[in-house]
Amino acid sequence: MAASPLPRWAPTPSPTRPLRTPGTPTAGGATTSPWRSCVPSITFSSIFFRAPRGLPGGSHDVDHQYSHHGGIAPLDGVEAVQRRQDEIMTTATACSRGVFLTWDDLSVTAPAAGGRKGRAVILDGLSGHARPGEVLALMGPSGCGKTTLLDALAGRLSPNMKMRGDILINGLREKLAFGTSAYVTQENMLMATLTVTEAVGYSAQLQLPDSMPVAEKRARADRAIKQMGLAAVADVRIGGRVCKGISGGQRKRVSICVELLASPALLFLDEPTSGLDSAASYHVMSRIAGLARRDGMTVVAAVHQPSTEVFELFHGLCLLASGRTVYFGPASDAIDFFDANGFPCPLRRNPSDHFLRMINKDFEESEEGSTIVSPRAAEVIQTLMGSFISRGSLRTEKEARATIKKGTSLIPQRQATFLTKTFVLTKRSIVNMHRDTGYYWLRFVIYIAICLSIGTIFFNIGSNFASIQARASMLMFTSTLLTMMAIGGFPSFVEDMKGQ
Ligand SMILES: Nc1ncnc2c1ncn2[C@@H]1O[C@H](COP(=O)(O)OP(=O)(O)OP(=O)(O)O)[C@@H](O)[C@H]1O
Repeated sequence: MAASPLPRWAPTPSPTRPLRTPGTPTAGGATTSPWRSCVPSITFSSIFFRAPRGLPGGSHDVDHQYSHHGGIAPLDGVEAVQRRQDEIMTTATACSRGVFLTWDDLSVTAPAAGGRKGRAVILDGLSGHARPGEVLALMGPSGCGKTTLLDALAGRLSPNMKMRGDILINGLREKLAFGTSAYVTQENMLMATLTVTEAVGYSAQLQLPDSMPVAEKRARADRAIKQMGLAAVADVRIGGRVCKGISGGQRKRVSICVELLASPALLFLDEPTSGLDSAASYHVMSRIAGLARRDGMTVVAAVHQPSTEVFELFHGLCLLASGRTVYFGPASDAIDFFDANGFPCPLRRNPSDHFLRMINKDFEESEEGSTIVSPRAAEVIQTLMGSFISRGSLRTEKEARATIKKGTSLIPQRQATFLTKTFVLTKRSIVNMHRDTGYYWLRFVIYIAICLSIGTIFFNIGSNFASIQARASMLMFTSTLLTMMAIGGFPSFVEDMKGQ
C-alpha cells in the first residue's frame, strides 16, 4: 500500500501522533500492523526488547512496529526512549498474563418465534479470537446477534438457547473463574438509591479480597470513578424512573466502573457507549483501550455506530449480518476490504456508518422509491461473505490456531469471603430500604396496621387459662407474619450474593 494519502476517515494528524495507514512504511522501514498492536517491535524492540516466542510479537512478529492508536508516538531524546522502553515492557508483561479467547465454528439456536416448530439459527458458524491488550469490536445491524455472541463467549446464554462449537480460553476448554471476566450488560443493574461513590464502594468491598486494606479498596474505587469521568457526580444518587439522579450515560459509566474494579482479564461490554455523546464515548472507550493495553485486558465490545475517533480505537473488528461473519480482522483493514469488493466508503463518511448501511437489510423495502441507486444489502452481504471466506477467514483461522497454542490455565482471583459479602449486602440493603421512601414507608404503614389489628383482637384477653392459649396463638401469628414478610426480600438477596 502506498505511504500516502491518509485513509479518508483519518482525523487530522497531530504533531505528537502522526497517523499511519496499515502497511505504511515507518521511519524504521517496517510496516505497521494495528492487529498486532501487542507487539513491541522493530527499531526499538531490536534495541531493547525482543518479544518472546509464543507471545504475539514473538519470532516473526518482531517485524511489526507497535503503532496502533495511542501506541508509540515518535518522541525525541533519552526521556522519550526511556518512555518507549517502559511502554514496551508494560505491553509485553500485559500480553504474557492475558487471556486469549478463541471461538471456532460457533453456532447458537433458539426456539423459533411465533409458536412455530423447530429452532431459529441466531449465530451460524462463527470463528474468531480476541487477544490481550486489544479491543475487539462486534458490529452489525440491530438483531444480527452481537449480544448473543457476547453471551455465548461469556457463558451466559439463556437456558432456551443451544450452542455448538468451541470456545477456548488460552487454548483450553475451561470455565471463566471468578475475577477473570466481567460483563457490562445493556441493562442498568444499579441501585437507584445509592450515590455513585457508594455504588462503586460497595462493589469494591464485595469484589476485592478481604486481605486488601479498606483504604486501598476505597482508593481503587475513587480512582475508577475518576477514570470514568464521574468525579463531578460522585455524591449524586444513581436514580431511576421515580427519582431523577445521574444521566443514562453516566449510569452506563458507573456500570463499567463497577466491572473494572477487580481488574478482570477479560471484559465483555454490551453497548458501552449507548446514551453517551460522542466526546464521552471517545473518552470512555479510550480509557478502556488504555486499561486494556496497560493491564493486558482482553476486551470484546458490542458497539452501535461508533464515531470515527472511537472506531480508530478498535484493534479488531467482527462484523456480523444475520448471525454470520461478514468481516473479521484488523479494524483498520475493513475499509480496504469493502473497497476491494466494490463497496468503497464515500469521502468523509464515517466507516462504521458505511459498513452498517451497506449490510442492513431491515429497511430496504422502504427505500425502494428512493432515487439513490444502491446495491441490495442481501447481495452486498453475499459478496462480502464470499470474499471473506475465500480470503479473510483463512487468515482468521491461522491466527486463531496460533492463539490456541498458548495453553495457560487461568488462576481465579481471590474475592471477599462469604461472611464479608453477607455483611456488605445486608448493609447495602438496609441503606437501600431506608432511602427508598415508598418501600420503607409503605412497609411501615402495613406493620402499624397489623399491630393495631392484632392489638384490637387480643385486647384485654385476661389472665385465665384460656388466655395462655390466646397469647400462644398471637405469638405464633406474629412470628409467622414477620418471617413471611422477611422472606419476600430473600430472592433478591440470593441473586445479589450469586452476582458477586
Ligand atoms: N433467548 C432468546 N430466545 C429466542 N430468541 C432470541 C433470544 N435472545 C435473542 N434472540 C433473538 O436473536 C436475535 C439476535 O439477538 P441479539 O440480542 O443477539 O441481537 P443484537 O445484535 O445484540 O441486537 P441489538 O443491537 O439490537 O441489541 C434476535 O432476533 C432475537 O430476537
